[in-house]
Amino acid sequence: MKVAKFGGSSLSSAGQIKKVAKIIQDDPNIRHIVVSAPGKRDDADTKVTDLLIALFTNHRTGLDTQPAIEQILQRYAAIIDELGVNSGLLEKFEATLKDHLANIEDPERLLDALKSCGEDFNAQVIAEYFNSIGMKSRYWSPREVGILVSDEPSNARLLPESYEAIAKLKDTDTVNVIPGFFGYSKDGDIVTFSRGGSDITGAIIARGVGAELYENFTDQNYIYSAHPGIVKDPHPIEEITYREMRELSYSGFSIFHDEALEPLYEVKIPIMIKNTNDPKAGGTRIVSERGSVDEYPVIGVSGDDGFLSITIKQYLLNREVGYSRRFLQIFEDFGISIEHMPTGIDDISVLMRSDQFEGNNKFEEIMEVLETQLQPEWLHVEKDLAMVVVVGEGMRNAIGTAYRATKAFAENNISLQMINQGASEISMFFAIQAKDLDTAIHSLYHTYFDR
Ligand SMILES: Nc1ncnc2c1ncn2[C@@H]1O[C@H](COP(=O)(O)OP(=O)(O)O)[C@@H](O)[C@H]1O
Ligand SMILES: N[C@@H](CC(=O)OP(=O)(O)O)C(=O)O
Repeated sequence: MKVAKFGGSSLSSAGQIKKVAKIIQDDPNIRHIVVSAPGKRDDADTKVTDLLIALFTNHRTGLDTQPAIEQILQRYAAIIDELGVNSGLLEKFEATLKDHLANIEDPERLLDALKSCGEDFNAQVIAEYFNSIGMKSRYWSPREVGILVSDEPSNARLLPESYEAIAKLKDTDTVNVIPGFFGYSKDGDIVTFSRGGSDITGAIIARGVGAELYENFTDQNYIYSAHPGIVKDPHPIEEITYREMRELSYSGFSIFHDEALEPLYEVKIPIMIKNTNDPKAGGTRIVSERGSVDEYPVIGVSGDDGFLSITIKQYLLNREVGYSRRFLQIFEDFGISIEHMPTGIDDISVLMRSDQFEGNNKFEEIMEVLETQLQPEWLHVEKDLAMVVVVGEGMRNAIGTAYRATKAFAENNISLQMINQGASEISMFFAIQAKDLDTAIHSLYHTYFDR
């Protein structure tokens, strides 16, 4: 038995939903499907999740919310109309949006409740359509399924007791349609995962029902060794390990959410990435061990911008017991999470995502506390950084991987701010200036994949 997740690109219109129905009709092993909100129909289009966020913003800033509500309802009206399903759903959807706007006062809770509507409405439409074409189907709200999550708005984590509740889906004879992206807190509030989080719901359902395979349908035939929007015709990956995928999806391979690996790697449920528009083509399998390590010691190169680094220098820092701990404690106190921490004998740098400082004064406050509490000899900030990562299980045994990367950077005049190799030796990170990101990915890709 399989669980399949269909992303926003697979469900952006009635035509796409018909393709999804065909995939399920052709494969009776798919018993449970997790769906996203309608995504972009073309490059100029807007995802329904973004329309819902715009509705929230209009509401918060006191603007008229009616145009945004209508825009959202029109997306569903077009789908409902073409699929020929019960148009009474639209009135229900309008009432739900208005009810949230009128009754939820806490802004973070309101934002999550509105965002959840994108997948929740789509799941209801899809289940109704499946029934209308004779495919016995049922919509399940995450509340009925028992998806309990931590109370962290826009960043929920699953509470493990949910798995026991989810197992009840196994006893059904319907194709179960479950909206992705959100669950309920113990207090009964809607809480969403981070963006792209329907992949996480799919993984949770796959584990809860003990699926033999989690199929993740998107708009690409494969996961490629570099982002296809940056490198032309990149190498298609047939097999990649959970660990490799986690490193790459965390650092720019947005095709699969990095947190969606966690529910599956422990129980070794494999993941298959497939294309809704060409379901018989290719596919990338995410597994615990891969066979192609000798042929491809490096499996992918990726990168992401939006980082900054803070470095302190203190002569004889290595002799000052507790200095590093006090340095890190300051970031913890401000709720800032740190991604990398390269150290020298007399200096420590920390790299973090800059978006954590948006809309607050934390950066200035941290700098002040660092100066007053630690009194370093030197305190230095680098902004507009990007992190590039080279990933592969075979790097552990391959000689010269770092040399090849630094040579590629030197040949392309890219200045390196930092190098960090994790203890697992399956990834190597490089901090560079954000303006050099695409050139860096190109040059690394060609270094490792041109044959
Ligand atoms: N290494 C990669 N291989 C394939 N696609 C990638 C990769 N990195 C990023 N992507 C992007 O991920 C997109 C699919 O993810 P997403 O838009 O979230 O799909 P969905 O709507 O199915 O959830 C692709 O269209 C592609 O632009
Ligand atoms: N709709 C949500 C969740 C999601 O997973 O969407 P998609 O499958 O289109 O990446 C978002 O846009 O973040």
